[in-house]
Amino acid sequence: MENREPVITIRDLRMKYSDRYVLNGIDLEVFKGQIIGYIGPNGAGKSTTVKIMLGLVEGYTGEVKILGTDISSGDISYKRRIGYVPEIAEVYDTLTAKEYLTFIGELYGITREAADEKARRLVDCFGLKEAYNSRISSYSKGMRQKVMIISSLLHNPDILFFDEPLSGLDANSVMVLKEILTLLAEQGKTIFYSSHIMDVVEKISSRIVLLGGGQILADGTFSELKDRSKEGSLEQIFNQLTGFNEHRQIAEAFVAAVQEA
Ligand SMILES: Nc1ncnc2c1ncn2[C@@H]1O[C@H](COP(=O)(O)OP(=O)(O)OP(=O)(O)O)[C@@H](O)[C@H]1O
Repeated sequence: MENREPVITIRDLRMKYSDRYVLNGIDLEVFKGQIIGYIGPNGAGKSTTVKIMLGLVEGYTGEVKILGTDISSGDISYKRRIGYVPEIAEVYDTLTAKEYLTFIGELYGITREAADEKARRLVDCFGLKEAYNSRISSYSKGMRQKVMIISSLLHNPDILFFDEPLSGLDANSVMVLKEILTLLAEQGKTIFYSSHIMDVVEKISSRIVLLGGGQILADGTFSELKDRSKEGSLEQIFNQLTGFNEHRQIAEAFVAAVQEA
C-alpha cells in the first residue's frame, strides 16, 4: 500500500562532527507504506541520519519532520509511533526476554499483562519460546537480534527504523523477516531499512536511497537505478555509483601484506 502522504520529510539536512560535514544537504520525502533501502559506504552517514530522526543526535541544521511533527519542536509524542532496531543492540543482559520485553512494553504504555501476552506470541513465531524465561546473556547473537526486532514492534508503530536488522539471523529467519516487512508495509507501515546486504535490499525495498559523501547519490526503485546505471545487480550499481572498482587491487595488497614475513 503506497499513497502520497509523507511520513518523513527531510529538508537540507546537514550535520558536522568537529569541522567535518557528515551530512551535506539531504532532501528526502518518505511516503506511507514505502520500504526505503537506505544504503551507502561505511561512514556515509546512514546511522547519523537515522539517529537524528530518532531524536538521539542533536546539532543538525535543516528540517526534519516525522509524522507531521518537526522533531526540533520539543513535541516528542511522535516517538510513540516509531520503532527502532539499532545496529548494535544494547540489551539488558541480566534480564530474561520476558522481563525485557514487558519492561519495554510498559515504557510504551502497554500493560504488563498485555505486553507479556503479545511478547509470548511474537517470541513463539521466532522460535524462542523455550528461551523466553532465560537470561538474554545466555542468548546467541541471532536470538538477541530477534528480541530487538520484537521489542521494536510491541507497540505497533507506524514507522520502523531498522539498522542492519539481519545481523546474526539464519537463512530461515531472514526469509521470515523479509515476509514480515513486506506484510507490514502492505498494511501501511513505513520501513526505513539500512543494510549492507545488497541482495536483500534489492528484493525488499520499494525505493532505494544511496548515500555517499553526505549526499544522496541515487534515489529510486531498483529498476530505475538499474536503467540509470546500466548495471545488473544492486551490488554492481552500488560499486558504480560510489566510484569503486579497486576491489581486486585492494585484496591483492592485503593478501601480500598478510604473507610478508
Ligand atoms: N559521535 C560522533 N562523533 C564524531 N564523529 C562521528 C560520531 N558519530 C559518527 N561520526 C562520524 O560520522 C561519519 C558517519 O557515521 P555513520 O555511523 O552515520 O555512518 P554509516 O553510514 O552508518 O556507516 P556504517 O555503514 O559503517 O554503519 C563517520 O565518519 C563517523 O566517524
